[in-house]
Amino acid sequence: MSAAHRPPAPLILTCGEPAGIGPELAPKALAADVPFVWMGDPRHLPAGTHWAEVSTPADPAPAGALPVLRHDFPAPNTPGRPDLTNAQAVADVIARAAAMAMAGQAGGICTLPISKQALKQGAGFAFPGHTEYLADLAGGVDVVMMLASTSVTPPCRVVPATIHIPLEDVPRTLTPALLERTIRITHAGLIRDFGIPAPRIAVAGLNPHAGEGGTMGWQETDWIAPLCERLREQGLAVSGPHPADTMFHAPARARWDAAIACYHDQGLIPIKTLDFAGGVNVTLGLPFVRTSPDHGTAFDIAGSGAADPSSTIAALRMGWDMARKRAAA
Ligand SMILES: NC(=O)c1ccc[n+]([C@@H]2O[C@H](COP(=O)([O-])OP(=O)(O)OC[C@H]3O[C@@H](n4cnc5c(N)ncnc54)[C@H](O)[C@@H]3O)[C@@H](O)[C@H]2O)c1
Ligand SMILES: N[C@H](C(=O)O)[C@H](O)COP(=O)(O)O
Repeated sequence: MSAAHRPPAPLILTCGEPAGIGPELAPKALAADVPFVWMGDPRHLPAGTHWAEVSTPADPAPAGALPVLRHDFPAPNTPGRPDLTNAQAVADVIARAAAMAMAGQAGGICTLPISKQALKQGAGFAFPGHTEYLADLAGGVDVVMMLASTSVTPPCRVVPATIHIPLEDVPRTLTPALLERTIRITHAGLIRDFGIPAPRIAVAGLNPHAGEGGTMGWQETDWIAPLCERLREQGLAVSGPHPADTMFHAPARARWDAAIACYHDQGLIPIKTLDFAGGVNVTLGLPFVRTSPDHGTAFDIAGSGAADPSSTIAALRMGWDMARKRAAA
């Protein structure tokens, strides 16, 4: 079988914060019915979990068992109460999985939620989250964070140009270079990983009513609209800047394949409102596939068994689909 048609190696599902809902999502994720192994400390799995240790993602595991790539942690987990002595191991699991994906030992990674606060306090984690950490692990590549729906029509795929920064920093961080880079990485990702040959990209204005012709903010008239026009002249199907509050209802969504938001909540509120259970976080621009559920550690319900696995299942299925596309390319 030629390399072009060899299926990718299974995905690695990283354990995330052991005190969050990750450990109870891991066995539930088997319902995704795609090849993956869970990387973490089996002591953190719910009692009664049917698991089997494997040495590599490609190793077979007994039917119905959660394949475990073991990674020992210093401390057991108490649902809802992160133990900061485990923080470094949380980060190490992500790095180990990324290295295996870059080496071709895994078809990609799907990351269960981390607590950014616990990582920062417990391990001096220097990154806002997985997105920036994985970009650094991949050699400092430019990436974007996309939240993509899987169960609404028309789909909702949103990429915020600025991510985990205080709102007051958004206007000075949102530069023409950053917005153009975000648009181009998104455009390439829609082609490569979503199989959309001619992506349509809608850009949200920063200000209410997209600046109302310059009477409610200057960025749109000063540089966002000229940037969109220049990219259109270069052949990219880029529209906007649009008033953000009328971009996300169904008829509006039908006019684009991805929406570029100016800041985190401008984009994540609509997608998580429309499809919280089916939303998937995708990092575009990495040399390997990375998806993640669209939620966090849910400390308020951790350990209760109430965690909905739908987003993790959607993330694993999307990651596997992307891995197969890349293997066949
Ligand atoms: N990709 C990630 O690793 C990621 C994503 C978002 C937030 N976080 C982190 O998670 C922590 C908590 O963040 P938050 O409270 O803002 O968001 P959250 O998503 O953890 O929780 C928000 C609300 O949604 C509920 N919820 C979340 N996932 C659920 C699920 N699968 N099933 C049922 N209910 C669910 C929670 O119970 C809570 O009421 C923070 O440290 C944050 O940084 C991590
Ligand atoms: N901003 C995302 C969300 O709210 O779902 C999430 O925090 C992304 O974090 P990572 O970079 O750790 O995937």
